[in-house]
Amino acid sequence: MRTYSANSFCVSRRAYASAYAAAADPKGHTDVVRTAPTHPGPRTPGSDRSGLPLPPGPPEEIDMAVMREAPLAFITDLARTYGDITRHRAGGDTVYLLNRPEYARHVLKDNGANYTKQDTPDDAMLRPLLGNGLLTSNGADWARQRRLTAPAFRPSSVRSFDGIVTEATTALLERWRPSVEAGSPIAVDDHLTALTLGILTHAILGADIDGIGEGFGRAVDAVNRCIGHYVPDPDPDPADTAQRYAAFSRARVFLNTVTRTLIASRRAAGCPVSGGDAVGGTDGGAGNLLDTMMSGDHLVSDEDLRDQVLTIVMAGHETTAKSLSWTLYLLDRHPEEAARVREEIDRVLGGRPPTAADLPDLPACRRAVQEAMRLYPPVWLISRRAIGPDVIGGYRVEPGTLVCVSQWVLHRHPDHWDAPEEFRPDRFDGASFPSHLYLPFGGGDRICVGQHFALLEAVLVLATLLQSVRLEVVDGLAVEPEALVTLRPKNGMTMIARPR
Ligand code: HEM
Repeated sequence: MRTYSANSFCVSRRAYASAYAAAADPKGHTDVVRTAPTHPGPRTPGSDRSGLPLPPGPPEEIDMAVMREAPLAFITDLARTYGDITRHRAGGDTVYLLNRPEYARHVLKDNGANYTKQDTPDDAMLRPLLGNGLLTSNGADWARQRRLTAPAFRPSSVRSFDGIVTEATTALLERWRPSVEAGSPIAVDDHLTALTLGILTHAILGADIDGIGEGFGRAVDAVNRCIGHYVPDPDPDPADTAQRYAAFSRARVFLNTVTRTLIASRRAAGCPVSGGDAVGGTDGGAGNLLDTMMSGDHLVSDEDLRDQVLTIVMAGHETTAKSLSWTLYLLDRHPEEAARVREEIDRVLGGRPPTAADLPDLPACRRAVQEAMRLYPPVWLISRRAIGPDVIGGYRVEPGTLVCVSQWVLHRHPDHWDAPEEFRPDRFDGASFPSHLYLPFGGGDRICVGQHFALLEAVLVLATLLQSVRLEVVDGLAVEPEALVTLRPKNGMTMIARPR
């Protein structure tokens, strides 16, 4: 099996043009952003009859293997060299990278109808595992699923998760106790991934998966190791590829089984199976999400439910765990910010567990998480395919073009941020940013449905942990980001937890 890069940037394997030709605007055009090119560069050969140029970019086909070695450096260099809209060829695809907030907004929001997730590399990567859930579906199918799920993720709904979050974090601290006493290292990144997985499944499904949480975490890891690994052609190490794929296949079976079991247990617990009032008939509480989906008229098959549940679980736990790992890392590297966070936690909570009601009083915690997601966005790249022709920044976009927006690039763009490489949580102190500049949760209609859940969870976990321990990165650990499905610490995040 050929595996693909875990992001939308690098590859495509489908012939898309004919598939989209039918969907293109019959008038042959769509809404456009009619602005002058900001970085026109030399006119690219290939300007068409309309006279509009193609964006600048490297003329040669990009070697996928080389790009995969350092994707973050590659996209950063592209932006630096060619400007705010760039074009290159890779893996048989034409790829645009948009590095201005207005362009991101155009594709994700204003002209979002002209851009689809279908046939993006993310689609090819995620669909075999997640089927046709909220993350992977498109058009009317997506809109129906979004209507169904959104109420359970409103800010007012997710507040009820607070007890689950703090109890699970307190239990984790308890498990850490021997390591804390011995001063021995803890694989914090792995533990946080298991923690957020347990919290999410418990909150969404009302199921306690403590017994299988570890296996679930390992399965997710196996999935990431396979789909996050680019295999050049010819494959230099077929045995390694075969092993990754076998692990992926086993993981997929495991994840499917667990998800089906959880659904079956909800059915057995008396959840209605059809005919209910899908959304309005519940109190909108997030704990009722699976019940809500199971009681709808339109999403009753086990396959549909499996897709949705697995989508939410997969989309929601690793991302949140990475945001926490990076926050803890940055706080360790910035003792003065860590001291502010600790002072706030002690003052506001006085030793008791935090609740959702405390969140407005924990701004330093929240800003630390927000700034960590700026510097290390767990989702570092978003991609779409152009359905019909378009114009962005004065440049022509042809149907089928793979259009990418990278949070990594936008969040560190020197034109838009003071000292972009520095950790300064105070940036989020009441400041407002240009629309679609700060995109940890994406933008437009397809903005992360779980964003309120994620922020609530991240702040409550952070406050609960730092109330009890100080976390220090072990000496000598090379901390560097690795851009796979999520932006993860390449060598893990091994830390020593010191008692406070
Ligand atoms: C820090 C944590 C999180 C980050 C950084 C994050 C980031 C994102 C981003 C960038 C997107 C948009 C992708 C695109 O436009 O292609 C997205 C979509 C999504 N996220 Fe999250 N997410 C997080 C947590 C969660 C949680 C906790 C859940 C569920 C409980 C969740 C569920 C989803 C789903 C279902 C979608 C697809 C939404 C749609 O297409 O309508 N995410 N997320």
